[in-house]
This record gives sequence, structure tokens and C-alpha cells, in this order.
Amino acid sequence: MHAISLERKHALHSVAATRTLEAAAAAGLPAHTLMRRAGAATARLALALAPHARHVWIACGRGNNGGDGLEAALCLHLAGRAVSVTWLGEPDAAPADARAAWQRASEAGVVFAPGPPTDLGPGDLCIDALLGIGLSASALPGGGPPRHAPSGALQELLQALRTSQAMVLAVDVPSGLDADTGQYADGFAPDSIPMAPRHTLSLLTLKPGLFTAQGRDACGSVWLDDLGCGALAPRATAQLGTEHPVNARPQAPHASHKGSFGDVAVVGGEGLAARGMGMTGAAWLAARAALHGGAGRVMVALLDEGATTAPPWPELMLRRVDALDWPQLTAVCGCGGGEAVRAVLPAALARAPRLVLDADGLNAVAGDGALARALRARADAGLASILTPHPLEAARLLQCTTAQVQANRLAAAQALAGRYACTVVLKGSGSVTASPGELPVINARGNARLATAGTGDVLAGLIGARLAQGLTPHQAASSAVQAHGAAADHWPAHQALTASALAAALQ
Ligand SMILES: NC(=O)C1=CN([C@@H]2O[C@H](COP(=O)(O)OP(=O)(O)OC[C@H]3O[C@@H](n4cnc5c(N)ncnc54)[C@H](O)[C@@H]3O)[C@@H](O)[C@H]2O)[C@@H](O)CC1
Ligand SMILES: [K+]
Repeated sequence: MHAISLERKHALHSVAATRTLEAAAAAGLPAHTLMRRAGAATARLALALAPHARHVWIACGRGNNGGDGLEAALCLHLAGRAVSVTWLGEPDAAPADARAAWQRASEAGVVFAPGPPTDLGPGDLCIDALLGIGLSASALPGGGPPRHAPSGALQELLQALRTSQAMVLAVDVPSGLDADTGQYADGFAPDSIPMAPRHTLSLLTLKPGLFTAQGRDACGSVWLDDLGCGALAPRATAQLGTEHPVNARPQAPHASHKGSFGDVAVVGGEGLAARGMGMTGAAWLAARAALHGGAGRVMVALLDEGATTAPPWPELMLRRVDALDWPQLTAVCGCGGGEAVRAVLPAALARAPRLVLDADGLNAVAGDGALARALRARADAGLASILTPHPLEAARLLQCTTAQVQANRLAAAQALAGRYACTVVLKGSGSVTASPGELPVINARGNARLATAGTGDVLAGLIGARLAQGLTPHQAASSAVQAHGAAADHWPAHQALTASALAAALQ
């Protein structure tokens, strides 16, 4: 068992892949072995997390997740801890493994109670073994069977877990969270994020839903125990994090010059005159990020007719759009581009060998079939394209609702990558990078401080810099997303995070 380090990459497996692994592992082991291992691992982690707990309360559901909780109760009881269990199951209706666990726990004298002890305090521990992957029903955006709201007893136990002052250890997955998508099933979402510390012990595999959408907030710290079956794991469904170089430059030969690291041109920043909304800051932010991200030269083509602004940073060069040498450039198009970007897109789509399309550039493609076809045609012409939508922009591109995108972020990103034959970064909690023929990457870095104006422009610029330095689109996008998040994770606690300072802090 180990804590999941966000510095390393990890394989993620869907519920279906985990079930395949479970069946293969169970076939080669004596009955009930996996559940006993799961219970023992849960008990070990419980003892390590709360060594001084006066009381451990375990809420167990009707299925095998509850069985894991019963096995953990037995281990903790045998270790001399004060344990009580609230079990929603019935011996006659329980699955075989869980029934066997109940029998062993009962015979050993584990205490069963209708609810939690009334005096659970901050030093105590709750174990959430109500629902695991049995809840999951992965579906493409908008699909999936309707789900029923939790019953009264289940709802009460969930509430008790969420309002307790004691630390909560979730077995396999926080109850009610879909392990594939990171979304709560109907009726299961908490009213607010619980205050007590939270841990999740994922069993057999790490699942994608633990790290995207609501997963990060639901899980707290994530641990993994492969129950001794890691060698049998099938092909991964996705990957958490990336080990691509932080920055391509440190490996560059000594005899490098500014042309060695590529030219990035940021095209965006609609002027105040066009529609009364000046958005040139977005273009400058992207350009600054490209500069700090290691691009050799960075140009800015503002969509601001007649503007004579000097660059706010002297390393940046101004260009008129008609003076851009497209075939030599990595173009970052759309940041603050407003309506004006639409007129530039035909040239950018047709001529830029490497293109990052952000914000208004994406909205323009979503609303114009000819631009969408031009984008899709780039792959056949050997031109690299990266889209960086947030969920609303992704919904426009997929012609669905934001809720449908968020219902399965991994599937939505893959659907977009397929539709436009390019790399896609679906932003939001647990950003997903997907490319045709590549394992999708879920980003584990970053935090809510990134939810401030301009950070998306910074990301687009950084991706452009990495693409210009020769990384593949998938590497450029996934590694930039990780570096962007890591910069936020390392941000000094007492300092406000602004997009401009973030751009300067990039590595
Ligand atoms: N069988 C085994 O040997 C192993 C099982 N394991 C555990 O077993 C879990 C999966 O077990 P199950 O397949 O039994 O599934 P779960 O125990 O996760 O859930 C199944 C139960 O939840 C109920 N349920 C599902 N959706 C509901 C909803 N929306 N509202 C109310 N109730 C709902 C079902 O009626 C059923 O009683 C894993 O998450 C893991 O914890 C692991 O320990 C690996 C080994
Ligand atoms: K659980």
C-alpha cells in the first residue's frame, strides 16, 4: 500500500477494467481472499492514520464494499481497538464474500450498532464502506441509466459520515461517487465539502473518477493497495500525471540559439474599439507565459486595429497579423480574441504547422462549419493542433450541454479529440488531455487558486512554448497542464495568485 505521489505518473483503470482484474485475480485464489486482503489493508491504514483513536466506527453497505468494511472491523477488533459496525445488509441477501465476512466478524465478537457512537471526536475514525464501484455506471455524456436516490438508512449514514468531526477513511471510493467519472450519483452529492480530514484507500487499481470532476474534493488523500494483484492489471484506461520533461530546454545542446526553441506567435487581444471590451491583456498573458515557458522568440499580433501600444515586456515583439510568417510559427490563437479572431482563423488553420486554439478561437470553430472542417483537415495535412476548452467551450464544440460534458469528462475529451482529430485539454478540476491514439492523461496538480482571470491564457501560452520546442502535441499539452498546476501548488500561501505572476513563475 502506498500514498499516491502527485510527482509521479500512475495507471488508471475504469470500473470495467477493475472488474476484469478482480475476476482474473479471484480465479487464482482461495475463496474470500481478496476481500480479506482488502479488509486487512483498510485496517492497516486505519491504524496508521488514527493510531490514538478511542473509537472506530465503520458504516457498511449491503454489497462487497460493506464486506471490506466488515473484514476491516474484524482486523481492528483483533488488534484490540474499540470498533463498532453499522451494517445495512442482511446475511441471507448479502453476496457470498460479504456474508462470510459478516459471519467471521460476528463470531469474533465485533460490536454491531444501529448508528455511530454519539461521542465521536476529532481524534476518532470513521470508515466509509457503504458503496464502492457497485454504484458505477460509466456512460458517454448524457447517457447512463437513471439512478435512484439513496434510501433513508443509507442517507442517514452518509450524513453521519459527512458531519462527523472524526477523520473519514473511504474504502475503495467515497460512497456515492462514480469511480469512472468523478460525479456523484443522483441524490448523493454532499451539501458542502466536509471539514474533517478525508482519505480514500483505492483497492486493486486507481480509478479515473478519483481525480477529476468532484473526485479530488471527495477523496482527500488517495492511497492504493493492489491486493497483491498488480501484475495481472489489464491495459490502463488513462494515466494520472505525466513524466514528460518539465521544460525541454535543460536537455538542449550548448550550441543553441534563439531560433532553436521555436517562434511562438500569440494572436488575440481584441481592442476596446471593436465592441467596447478591451481584451488585449489575455494576449499579453499568453505571450508572457510562452516566454517563461522557454520559447525562443515570442511575437504578439493584437486584434486591435491601429493600436500603438508598446509591449509591456520588452522581450515580446509586436507583429501585424498580415506580417506573420505562419509556416515558421507555433501559433496560439484566440486568447481574448473576441469576434475579431474569426477573420484570422482561416489563415491560421490553413498555414500554421503548430496551432493552439483557445477561448474565442474555439467558440468561432464551434459556430462555423467551414472552420470546423478546416480544423479537422489539419491532421491529414500533418499539422499539429491543440484545443484548450473549458467545459462550456467543450459543450459548444460537442453540441451538448456543460452538464453532459461534466458527467463524463474523460469521455468528453476523447470524443472531442476524435471529432477534431487533434489534442484536447478539457480544463477544470482534474484537467483531461486526450489525443487520438494516446492514453488520456488526467492532471493531478493544481488547486482552486487557479480559478482566477487569465490563468487559461497562461496555460495556452505555455502549451505553445512546449509545442514550439519540439514536444509532441500530447506531451506538450499534458506536461504544460501539469507544470501550470504545480506552479499553483507551490504558490506561497500568503500571496495572491494572479495570472501575470503565474506566467512569470512557470518553469
Ligand atoms: N468481491 C471481492 O472479492 C472484492 C470486492 N471488493 C469490494 O467490492 C466493491 C464492489 O462490490 P459490489 O459490486 O458488491 O458493489 P458495492 O458494494 O459497491 O455496491 C453494491 C450495493 O450497493 C447498492 N447500490 C448501488 N447503487 C445504489 C444507489 N444508487 N443507491 C442505493 N444503493 C445502491 C446495490 O444495491 C448493492 O447492494 C468494491 O468497491 C470493493 O470495495 C474489493 O475488495 C476487491 C475484492
Ligand atoms: K466506500
